[in-house]
Amino acid sequence: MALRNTPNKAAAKFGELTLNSRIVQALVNMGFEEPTPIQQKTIPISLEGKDIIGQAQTGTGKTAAFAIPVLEKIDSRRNGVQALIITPTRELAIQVAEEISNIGKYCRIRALPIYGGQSIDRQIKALKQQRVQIVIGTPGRLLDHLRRGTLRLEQVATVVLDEADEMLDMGFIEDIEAILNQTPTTRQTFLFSATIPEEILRLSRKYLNSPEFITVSRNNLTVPLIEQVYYETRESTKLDALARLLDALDISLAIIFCRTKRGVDELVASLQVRGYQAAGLHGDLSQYQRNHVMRQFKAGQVEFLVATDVAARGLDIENVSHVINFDVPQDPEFYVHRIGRTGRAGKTGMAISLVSPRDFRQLRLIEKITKSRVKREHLPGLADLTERRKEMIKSQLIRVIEDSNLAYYRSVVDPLVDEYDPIDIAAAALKLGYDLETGDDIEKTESSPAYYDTGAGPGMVRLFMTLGRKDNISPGELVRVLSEETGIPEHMVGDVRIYEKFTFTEVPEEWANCVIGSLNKQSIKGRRICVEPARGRNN
Ligand SMILES: Nc1ncnc2c1ncn2[C@@H]1O[C@H](COP(=O)(O)OP(=O)(O)OP(=O)(O)O)[C@@H](O)[C@H]1O
Ligand SMILES: [Mg+2]
Repeated sequence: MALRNTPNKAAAKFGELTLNSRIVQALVNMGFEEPTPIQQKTIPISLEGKDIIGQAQTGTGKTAAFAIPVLEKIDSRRNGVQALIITPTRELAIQVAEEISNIGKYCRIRALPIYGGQSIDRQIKALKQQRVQIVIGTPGRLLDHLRRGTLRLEQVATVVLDEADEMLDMGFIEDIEAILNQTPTTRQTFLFSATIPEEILRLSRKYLNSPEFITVSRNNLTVPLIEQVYYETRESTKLDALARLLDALDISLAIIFCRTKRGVDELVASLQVRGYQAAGLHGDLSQYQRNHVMRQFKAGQVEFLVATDVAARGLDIENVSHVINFDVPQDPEFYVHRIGRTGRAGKTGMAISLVSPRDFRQLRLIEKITKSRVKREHLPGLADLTERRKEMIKSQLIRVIEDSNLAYYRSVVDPLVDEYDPIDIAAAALKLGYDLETGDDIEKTESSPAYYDTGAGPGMVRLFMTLGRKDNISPGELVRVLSEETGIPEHMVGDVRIYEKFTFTEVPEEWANCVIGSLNKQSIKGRRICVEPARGRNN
């Protein structure tokens, strides 16, 4: 790779690092104006050919810090795998491969992610046919290819362990050693992570050749842009506490972490029943489901990603405004990585932990290790939720006043002004609008669906259905869809009330039995139906 110049002023700082102009151009396209501190510190040293252990806070650009030197070293005219990047999870392998491809857009290189769960035959074909120069993979699948002889590493000049501490932790270390043993000893090796505890640091030196340890944030493991708070709850009321927070906070996208896969499944079901757009991510799902969920979450079609620690490391998803620890993590390092899914690349974010009495010791340990303070907050009460609802209506109103052509509606209210107070007129219009939308009187409606008055009589079972934000299905149509899909006669389906994000109706128990279970897992015309025995105020 030749051509070292700086195409324009914005790129000057990356240009000062004497990079290939094709790489600089790609960085400019990506909106990277100047290197972040970890990039600034590590890139020049890595270009000298040195091994590096790099530690910097979450969301501060470690990927590009290794991707740029990796790309600099690739000879695009030569076939064969020249660089190997190992990541702990499949989602991260895909993401790193994307970032490499973006930065290497003009370099005529081929990067391929290979990970478990995807057809191995397809990967074998791709490795054979596509003269792949950079492989990004998870340990298990990499080993699989090595054993089959479908991946050869003798030409590898650079190896990266992203999330180095995780990769060198007990679960992965044997696999990593087996993979490294098949690479030339002359290789250049990079280890990156936001957390590199002492013992991992000592251990890691075994795999590197006189490495430079470069650290940007040893003392403060968490990013100051992330506000860290906790709420006290009991195990038994955690779910209601969470629902209350989801209603009260201004969330764009949130990742909610649970300790176990089962916990994830249960929480997803409970949230969906309450009308939230939630989906789960954990290791027992098929790769197709995992990819599908990630796509939906990134596109904002799912607001809440409920996940195990499989989503804790490295994932970079725009607009994640909140990270919520539904279960406090066992390990302080995992806390750091989990909350680091928000507050990335200079944006602010909020990290929330739901803490039950038995979690307090763990919380204190987290504060000690991360050297940060997690502030106690009180759960919002009904008054707070009502207040928030008012704020939302106000901002919607302001938008309409500023953006819309109101001539027609003005002509409706104009004649009323002589006789009625304009504030009363406006309030009546609001009441009319909101009652139509929610099918209820807003003043009587509590914000958490968990407390809705179900009205379900004895022997009846409620049926919940979550709705997309812009789903304008009418009650009549909903009954028709339900009846068509489930075989329950239309006249057996009770009244339908449509709320902001969800709707419910009720059906006689004997009919519900034919849908319980099947519908929980199935979507009806793109909508998800959940069935739950009535449990509202009347029961
Ligand atoms: N120089 C830069 N200028 C602007 N944005 C950048 C720059 N470098 C990286 N970014 C962006 O910052 C975000 C975070 O980067 P990245 O995922 O590499 O963080 P990380 O340090 O690896 O975090 P983690 O520890 O969570 O893995 C990404 O969206 C990336 O595109
Ligand atoms: Mg990373």
